[in-house]
Amino acid sequence: MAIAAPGQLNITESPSWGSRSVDCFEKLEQIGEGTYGQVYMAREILTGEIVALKKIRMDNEREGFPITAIREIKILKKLHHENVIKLKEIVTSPGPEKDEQGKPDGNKYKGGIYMVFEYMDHDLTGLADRPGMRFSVSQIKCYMRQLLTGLHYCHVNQVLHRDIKGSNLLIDNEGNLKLADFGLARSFSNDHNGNLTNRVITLWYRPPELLLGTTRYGPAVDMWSVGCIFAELLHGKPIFPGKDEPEQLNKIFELCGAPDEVNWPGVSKIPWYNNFKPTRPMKRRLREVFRLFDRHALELLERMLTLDPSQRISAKDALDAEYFWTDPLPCDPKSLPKYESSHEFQTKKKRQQQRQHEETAKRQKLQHQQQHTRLPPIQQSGQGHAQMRPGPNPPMHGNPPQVVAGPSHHYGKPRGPSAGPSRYPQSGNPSGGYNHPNRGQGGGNYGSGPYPPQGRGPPYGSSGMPGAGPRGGGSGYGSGAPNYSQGGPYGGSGTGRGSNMMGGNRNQQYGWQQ
Ligand SMILES: Nc1ncnc2c1ncn2[C@@H]1O[C@H](COP(=O)(O)OP(=O)(O)OP(=O)(O)O)[C@@H](O)[C@H]1O
Repeated sequence: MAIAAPGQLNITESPSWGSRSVDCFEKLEQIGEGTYGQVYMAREILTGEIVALKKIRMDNEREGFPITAIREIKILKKLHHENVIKLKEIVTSPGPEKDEQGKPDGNKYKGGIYMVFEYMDHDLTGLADRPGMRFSVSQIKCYMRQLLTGLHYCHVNQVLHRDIKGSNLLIDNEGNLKLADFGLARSFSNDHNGNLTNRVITLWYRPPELLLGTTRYGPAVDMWSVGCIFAELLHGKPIFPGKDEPEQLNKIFELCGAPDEVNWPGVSKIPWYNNFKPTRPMKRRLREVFRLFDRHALELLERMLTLDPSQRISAKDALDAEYFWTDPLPCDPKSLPKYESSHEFQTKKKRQQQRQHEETAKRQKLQHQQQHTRLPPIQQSGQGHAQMRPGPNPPMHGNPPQVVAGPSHHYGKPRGPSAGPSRYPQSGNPSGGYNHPNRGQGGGNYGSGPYPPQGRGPPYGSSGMPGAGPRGGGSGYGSGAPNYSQGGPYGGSGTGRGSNMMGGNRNQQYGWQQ
């Protein structure tokens, strides 16, 4: 890869990969903080085009350019589809890097490498987390169909994504959904799918075969994650929020039943099956728990959340499911409302700021009360007042405690605890039910189980939580009405099976050839 020399912007050059400097772009704001680097919204100086710059994190890389970035670049260079994020070019920063305060950062002598992507206004997690956000049925169908179309394209091109989750599904204000973050993706071959790592896919979206230790797997792993996303869209919150791998498996078994040789031939040969097979009978309860879902949605979900990967529905067959061909039909993406930009990073940051403001306000109120109760009667003459002043935040009698305003952001309404329950409830107690070496020792310490020490940071961190942040575990099926309303603002568009708003019949809809 050619690296731009110091001072060489190559601003007018038609971008050959890696030849241009990052200085061709003006960074506008940070929109993502991934395990492998920061993501910025930026403007190309020459054209004014808005893009996303993903900085490849090099600071922890003793062994040169990170393998995840190499994979992502290699795979994205060969994938071209309207439901897969477009990697436009690679740019470099040749000179010393500065951090946001203008100080040189620790990585300054290595130079920075950035991937330039088309910009997307939202990720699905950020969008779903907007206060008061509720997706209509035809909106869910529209997103699901795009997700499956993009994934079908990847699978036909022998690419497994291996990290399908809401924050990796990007959505623009035209209603287009694109698969992003191919850092864990890899090519597979239909005849040889052995010896892949089972330590992929963010825990809540990880299928049972990987949790049980298989190293021979294929596209069905992505389809499990799609099932989890689908149920989450309908239900309004994650359905398997496990806090570690054993709890994750247990949550899956509680809803989908325990695997055995009848429902999953060959399961007893999977490496860790004996360590995790349930000690009590566990029936499949999916239909009962989600009985309020529409019949076709439930049928499709059943086939996505099938324990045996060889019986799990493929992306292609899912696109043919009745669900997408019955009223209300998937809406035209362009008919969807436009929302202000919402990325998971920003919504999390905003919640954090809100919490900090509330704590500051509480502290100030407390301080104010203490000062009031300590005031000697003489204070009323003014003398006491002077004693109260030395601090930087004099109490404001008669006014509510001052809450420091946060940095500017896109959102109108602040969201705090009062704005309704979080989609991610606080951690509950893991319930048992599986046969684990540490079972009964208390404290949920599964460290000596078959899982090797975690090595790759947050998605696989010992917390087991997808991404950083305050997401807790705890199950919650059936609590509250499912986020599923028939009709809705975009639901009345049906023209009947066979000719939906996206145009074409069942076999014409994918827009690309194998
Ligand atoms: N092209 C884009 N347009 C807009 N936002 C983007 C784009 N690419 C990434 N983002 C934002 O940045 C976040 C992190 O990006 P990405 O998942 O590619 O990084 P990562 O380092 O691999 O993260 P993770 O640790 O979550 O896997 C996304 O969730 C999304 O909100």
